[in-house]
Amino acid sequence: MFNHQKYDKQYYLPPTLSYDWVKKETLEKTPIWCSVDLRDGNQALPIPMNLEEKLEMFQLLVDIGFKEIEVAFPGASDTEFKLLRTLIDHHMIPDDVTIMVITQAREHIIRRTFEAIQGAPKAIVHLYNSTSEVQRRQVFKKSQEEVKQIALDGAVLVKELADEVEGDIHFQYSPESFPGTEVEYALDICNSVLDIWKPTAGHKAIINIPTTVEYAMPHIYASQIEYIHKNLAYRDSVILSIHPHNDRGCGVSDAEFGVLAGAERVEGTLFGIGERTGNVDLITLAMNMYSQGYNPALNFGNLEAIRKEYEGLTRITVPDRQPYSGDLVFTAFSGSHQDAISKGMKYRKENNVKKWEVPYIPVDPIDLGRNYQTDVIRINSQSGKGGIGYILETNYGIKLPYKMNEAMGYVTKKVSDETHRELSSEEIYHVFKEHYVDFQPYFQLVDYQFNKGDKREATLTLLKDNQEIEIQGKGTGSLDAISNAIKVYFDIDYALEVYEQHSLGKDSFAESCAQIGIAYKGQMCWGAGIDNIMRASIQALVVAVNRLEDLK
Ligand SMILES: CC(=O)SCCNC(=O)CCNC(=O)[C@H](O)C(C)(C)COP(=O)(O)OP(=O)(O)OC[C@H]1O[C@@H](n2cnc3c(N)ncnc32)[C@H](O)[C@@H]1OP(=O)(O)O
Ligand SMILES: CC(C)C(=O)C(=O)O
Repeated sequence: MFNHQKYDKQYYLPPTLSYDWVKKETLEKTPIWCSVDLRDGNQALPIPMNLEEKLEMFQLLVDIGFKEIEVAFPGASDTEFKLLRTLIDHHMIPDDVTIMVITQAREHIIRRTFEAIQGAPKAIVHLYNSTSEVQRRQVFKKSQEEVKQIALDGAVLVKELADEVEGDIHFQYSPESFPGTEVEYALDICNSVLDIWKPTAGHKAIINIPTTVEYAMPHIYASQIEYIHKNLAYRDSVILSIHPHNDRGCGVSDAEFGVLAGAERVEGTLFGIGERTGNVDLITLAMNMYSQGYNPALNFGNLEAIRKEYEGLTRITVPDRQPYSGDLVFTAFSGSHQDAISKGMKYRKENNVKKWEVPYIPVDPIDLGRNYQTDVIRINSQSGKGGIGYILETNYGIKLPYKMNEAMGYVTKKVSDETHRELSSEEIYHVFKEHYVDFQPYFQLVDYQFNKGDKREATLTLLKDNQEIEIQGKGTGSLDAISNAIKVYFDIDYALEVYEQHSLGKDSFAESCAQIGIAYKGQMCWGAGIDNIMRASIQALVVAVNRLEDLK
C-alpha cells in the first residue's frame, strides 16, 4: 500500500547549527578528487569488472587526471587482490597517483588488505565501520561504546601494520552509515580514531563523512559537515572528505554544499555509477566548476570517448540526460530553444565573442568532444524554422530566405509529425530537395541559351507532357527574359519578389544555391536550384512556377 505514514525522518541534526557555508557563493578552490569507480562503482555493477577491465579503468582514471583512486576492497575477492598485485608488481601506478584500498574494521580483512598493498610506494588504507543507530540495534546488536570500539581496534591494527610495511601509508576513516548516526557520536568516533593515528600537518589523515544513504536535504548535510569541520580534532592535520550518494537525487548538491561547509576532498564516480541511485557524479561536479571559469584539474575534453569506454567496461548505459555526458544534453528539439541557439551561434561567430554565452547551452559542446552539426539541434515535430534552417546551413551550407525558411519549417514539421519520429539531417535535406529543388510535376528544364550573347533574349527548352518544347522571351536581364518566356507560354502572371543566391563552397568551382519566391494571387511560391549560378536560378524559378495552382 502506498502510505507515507510508514516513514519518518532518519537523520540527525548536529547539536549546534551554523550556516556559514550559505554565505559562500561557489566552489573556488578545486577539492581533491578521489575516484571510487573501481570500488563503490564496481560494487554496484551486476557483473563486476574483471582484472583486465579494472586495469583499463585504472588507466582511464589516470588519463583523466585523478591523483587519488580507490582501487579495491582487497578482502572482497581474489580479483580485487590480484588487481593490487598487478598494479604494484608491474609498477603501473604513476608517481603522482595515490591508490586507496578499503577495509572493514575486522582483523582478518585488515590483514588481507595489508598483504595486498605490500610493496606499494604509497597508499591510503581506508578503514570503515557502520555506526548508525539502526545498524547498531539491528545488525550488530551492540551499544554505542561497543561499535566505537570496533573502529578503535581497527585503527590500532591499521597503525601497527602500517609501521611494518615499507611504503608511505596514509589513513582514512569513515563512519559508514553516517546519515543515520548521531552527529556528535560520529564526531567522537572520528576524533578518537585520530587520537590513535596522531596525524601531523606533514602526514595528514583523512576523515571521510559519507551519505551512505542520502536521507536528508543537502543543507542538512552541509550543516553536519560544517559542525564536523569546526569540531574535528587535529584539524590542520586532517583532510576532511565527503562521499555523497544520490538516493534523493541530491548527490551533487550534497557535494557542493559539503565543500562550501569545509570539506576539502570529494569521493565519487564518473557518471555517478554506484550503489542504488549512485555516487555523486564527479564529471558533473568538475564541469560545474569549469562552466564558471574554474580549472577542475580533471580533463573531460574527450568525454564522448570516455563515456563509450566506461559503458563498455561497466556494461552500464549512461542516461541520455545525464548532465554534461548524456547523448542529448546539448540537443534542443523545441522550436524556440533552437531559434535562440541558432541566433546565439550566429551572433557568436559574427561578433567574434570570446566567452561562451550561447542561450540554452551552458558549456561549449566542442570542449567535451561533441560537435555543432549533430549534437546541438535535432529535428522533430516540436521544432521550428530556426532549427531547420540551422541544420541546412550547418550541415549543407544552405541559407534560406526568411519566409522560405518558414515554409520549409512547416513542411518538415509535417513530415516529422506524420512519421512520429525525429528526422536526421540527411532526411531534412531530402525534404528540402524533394519540395524545393526537384519539385517539377508539370514541366522540367532541359536547357537554356541566350541569343547571340545578349542576356536579355532567352530560349528555354522544357519537357512538358513527355515532349520537348522551345519557348522564347525578352526582358531587362537574363532571369527576367526567362521569366517572361514562361509567363507568355503558360499565359500566367506572377511577381518575382525574392531572388537570393549563394555559393555552396569556398572555391570558384563550387555549386551555387539559388532561391526564388514568386507572388501569385496573394500567395508566395518557393523554389530552389543547386547548380552553376545561371542554371541554379532558372531551376529555382521553374520549381516556383510549378507550384502555381492555376498551372494544374
Ligand atoms: C557503504 C559501503 O559501500 S561499505 C563497503 C561495502 N562493500 C562490500 O561489502 C563489498 C565487499 N564485501 C565482501 O566481499 C564481503 O562482505 C566481505 C568479504 C567483506 C565479508 O564477507 P563475510 O565475512 O561473508 O560477511 P558478510 O558481509 O556476508 O556479513 C557481514 C558479517 O560481518 C559482520 N560485520 C560487518 N562489519 C563488521 C565489523 N566492522 N566488525 C565485525 N563484524 C562486522 C556483520 O555483523 C556480519 O556478521 P555475522 O556473520 O555474524 O552475521
Ligand atoms: C565506506 C563508505 C565510505 C561508503 O562507501 C559509504 O558509506 O557509502
